Order: sequence, then C-alpha cells, then structure tokens
Amino acid sequence: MSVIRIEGLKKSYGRFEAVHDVTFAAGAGRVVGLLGPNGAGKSTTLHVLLGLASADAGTATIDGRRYAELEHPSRVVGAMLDAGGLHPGRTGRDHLRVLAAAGGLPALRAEEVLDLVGLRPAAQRRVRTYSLGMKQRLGIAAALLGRPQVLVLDEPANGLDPAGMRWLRELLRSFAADGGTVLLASHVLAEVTQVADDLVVVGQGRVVAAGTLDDLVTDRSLEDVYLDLTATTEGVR
Ligand SMILES: Nc1ncnc2c1ncn2[C@@H]1O[C@H](COP(=O)(O)OP(=O)(O)OP(=O)(O)O)[C@@H](O)[C@H]1O
Repeated sequence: MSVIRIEGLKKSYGRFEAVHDVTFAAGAGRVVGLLGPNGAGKSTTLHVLLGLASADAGTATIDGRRYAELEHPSRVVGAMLDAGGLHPGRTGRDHLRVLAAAGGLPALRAEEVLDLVGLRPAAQRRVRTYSLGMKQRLGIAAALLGRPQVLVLDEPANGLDPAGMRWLRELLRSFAADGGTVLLASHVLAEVTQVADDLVVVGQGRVVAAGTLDDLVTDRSLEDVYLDLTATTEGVR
C-alpha cells in the first residue's frame, strides 16, 4: 500500500500555476526522489502534503489522511523543508527540546536524535555558529524526533560535505530498510540517484516521468534522460 499519495494536485499562486497536475505515490520501505529543475513545483507539492499550503484541486495524503487530519502529525511524518528558520540564539539542544515539548515527546528524545545525527558535541552551541551542514543535520534531527514512519525532505544534502552526504544516504537507506517511507525533493540528479529506489521527475508543474531508477535508465545516461524530460523548463518561470 502506498503511504504517500498525491493525486491530481493543482496549485496556483495568483494566475501562475506552480503545480499543474501531479500524481504519484510512495510506498513503505522506499526512498522516492522527487526530481526536477528549479521552479518545477517540488516544494509546492511538499508544502501541500504537509498542510502548509492548500491545494486548488486534488489530494495529498499520508496513510490515507490529509496532514490536517493526523492526530499526532510529528509521530507520523517528519519534515525538513528549509534549514533556515532556526532561532539563531538557541542552542541545538534547546531547539530540539522545544520541538519535543511541542510534540508531546520526552526531552530525552532530543538527546537520542542529537546522537543519531552526530551533533552531540555541538549540542550546547548556539545555532548561529553552526555551518550550513550542521543546520541540515539539526533539521534532520528535528524531523526524526517523533519516530515517524515517513520523512519528507526538501534538498536535504544542501551544504553537506562528502562525508555528510554519505552519512545522509546511509541514514535514509536504513530508515527505508526499517519500513519507512522517504520522499526527497531535489534538483540535483546525483543526490537523488545515489539514494532513491523510485524517481518522480517533474517539470513545469507536471510529472514527466515516474518509475524505478532502473525503469528510467535504459542505455542512456540518466542525466541525458533528465535533461530531455525537463528540456522545456527554463529553470525560472
Ligand atoms: N508563495 C508563492 N507565491 C508565488 N509564487 C510562488 C510561491 N511559491 C512558489 N512559487 C512559484 O511556483 C513555482 C514553483 O516553485 P517551487 O518552489 O514549488 O519549485 P521547486 O521545484 O521546489 O524549485 P527549487 O528547486 O528552485 O526549489 C516557482 O516558479 C515559484 O516562483
């Protein structure tokens, strides 16, 4: 059964149609890459899925329910949309404790996720002193707080160094191996292909291809396929 289901999603900002018609699903135990050039509508799709924007048409559900219908959302889905938006004067530990409290989770869980993302040595430092990669790790720690079955991540490898990228890949693979579902949006082909089982390629607010990685790579390089599929998209609309 699919855990995440996006069906006939449409979303406009004024007269501009950011998401024209997006349908795809993500199943348990899968890492699904939502891949597309800048402005393709990836973040908008994730925002609707997470209840941060309303759809004009169509549905976006997790376990058959819209985000707003989830009783304990942080225990169902963990999200990292933007490494910004962190309180600069707060320590990493306090940031996680505040979120844990808001989600009705024990403070001890903050310590566990600090260990999971390797941030414990920096837990007492203020977030303003964190590198971009450390902020990404903190964002992922926050997403993991509620032990969710679903992770939704927007450009999670932004700012990670090669060791950080490998760490993230292994974390996502093990999350999926335990039966979780990961939906990862990115415009960076390599970032997605190194970790995803399935790909959904979007361009100009439409799904232009979807399938397993193997389905989408025939005898041509995936880069050629990706650029062809999204060729009419100029990056900035
Ligand atoms: N709040 C908004 N108001 C107006 N236009 C918006 C808004 N949010 C997004 N858009 C526009 O909708 C289009 C899709 O944006 P979106 O952020 O979903 O793309 P994306 O695929 O995530 O791109 P990127 O890889 O650059 O993050 C873009 O042209 C963007 O300018």
